[in-house]
Amino acid sequence: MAKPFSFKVLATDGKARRGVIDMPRGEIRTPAFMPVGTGGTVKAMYMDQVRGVGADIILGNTYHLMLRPGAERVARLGGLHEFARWPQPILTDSGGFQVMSLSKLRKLTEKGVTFRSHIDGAAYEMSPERSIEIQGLLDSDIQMQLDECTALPAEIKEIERAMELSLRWAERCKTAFGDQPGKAMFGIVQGGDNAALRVRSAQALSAMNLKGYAVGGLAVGEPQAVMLEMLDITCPELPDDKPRYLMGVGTPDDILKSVARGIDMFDCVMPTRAGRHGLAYTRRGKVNLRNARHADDPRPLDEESDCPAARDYSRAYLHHLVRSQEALGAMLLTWNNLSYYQKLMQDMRAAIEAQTFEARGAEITE
Ligand SMILES: CC1(C)O[C@@H]2[C@@H](CO[C@@]3(CNc4nc5cc6c(=O)[nH]c(N)nc6cc5[nH]4)OC(C)(C)O[C@@H]23)O1
Repeated sequence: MAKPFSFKVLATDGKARRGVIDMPRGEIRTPAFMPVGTGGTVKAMYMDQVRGVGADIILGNTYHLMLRPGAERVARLGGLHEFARWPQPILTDSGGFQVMSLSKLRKLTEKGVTFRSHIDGAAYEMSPERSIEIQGLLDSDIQMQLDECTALPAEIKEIERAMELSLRWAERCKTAFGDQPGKAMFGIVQGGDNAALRVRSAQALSAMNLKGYAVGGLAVGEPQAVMLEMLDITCPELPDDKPRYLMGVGTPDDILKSVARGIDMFDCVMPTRAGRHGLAYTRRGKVNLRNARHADDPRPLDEESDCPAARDYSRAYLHHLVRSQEALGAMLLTWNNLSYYQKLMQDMRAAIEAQTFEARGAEITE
C-alpha cells in the first residue's frame, strides 16, 4: 500500500512551526514555498534546477491544464509528473479562483461554474466533482477543493453566501475524493475580511477532518494588515496537527509574518514573474536590472550565494540580457529569485528549530 500522507510538527517557536509532510513521492519540509508551475512548467526553469534550489513541491493549475493540453490527454501520457518530468509532489489548485480571475462569460450555480475559455472561448463546466476528477487525471498529490473566492471589498451577505457555498462544495469534494491514502484533499477557508465568517468557515472545515487546510480569499489586493489579522483569527480555529497553506502569498515580508502566525505552506508568482521582468531578489533588497546604473557593474548579485545565477554573472551582463530581451535574462533571474525564496524558507526552518525565529524576525529576509 502506498505510504499514507502524514504531517509532523518537529519544532515550534511562538506560533511558527517547523514541520514535514511525508508523501509517497517525497517529503515536504515546512515552512515550504511552492514555485508556481501553472501550465505544467515553472516558467524559464528546468525542473532539475527547480529541485536544485531546494523546492520539494510545485503548484499546478487545474484551470489552465484542463484548457490546454487537456486533463484526459495528460492522463493518457502518464500524468503530470511524467509529462513534466517532475517526480516530487505536486499540489494543484482547483480552478474556481482562476475561472473567476481569468475567464469571461461565467455562470456560478449550486452545481458548479460554467465558463468560457480565455484561450479559445470554448464553453466548459466545472463542478466540485469534475475538479477532483481532473486533479485525479493529473495524478496530483495534494488536491484543492473547488471554492468561491470573494473579491474584496464585498458586502457581508455576499461573503457569507460564497463562504457557505464553498463549505457545501468542500463536502462534495471530500466525497468525490474518497479514500486515497497516498494523496490529500485540502479544504479552503473563506470568509473575506469578516472575523465571524472566517471562524465559521474554519470550524466547519475542521469538523470535516480533512488532511490539510488552505486559507483562501486573501492576497487579492487587501492591505497586509488585513491579511495578517485574518490569519490571527483563522489559524487558532484549525487543527494544530494538519498543514496550513496560505494561497497566493507572497513577498518575503508577507511570508515571514505569516509563518509567525502559524502558516506552513506558500505559493506565489512573484519570484518567477519578477525574474521575467528583470527584477532580482537579493539579501540586500530587490535590484531592477533594467536600470542603466548596472551597465558597467562587474559585481554579481550575491557573491556569497550558492546559486550560479547570483554568484557567477555580473550585473552588467544581466542588465545587457534584460535590455536585449534575451531568454537567458529571464532564465538567470528566475533561477536567482527561486533560490532566494528557498534560502529564505531554509533560514526560517533553521531559525524555528534553533528557537531564534521570534527573536531574529525581520533580519531573516535581509
Ligand atoms: C500576489 C500576486 C503577485 O500574485 C498574483 C497577483 C494577484 O494575486 C494572485 C495571488 N493571490 C491569490 N489569492 C488566492 C486565493 C485563492 C482562493 O481563495 N481559492 C483558490 N482555489 N485559489 C486561490 C488562489 C489565490 N491566489 O492571484 C492571481 C490572480 C492568481 O494572481 C496572483 O498578485
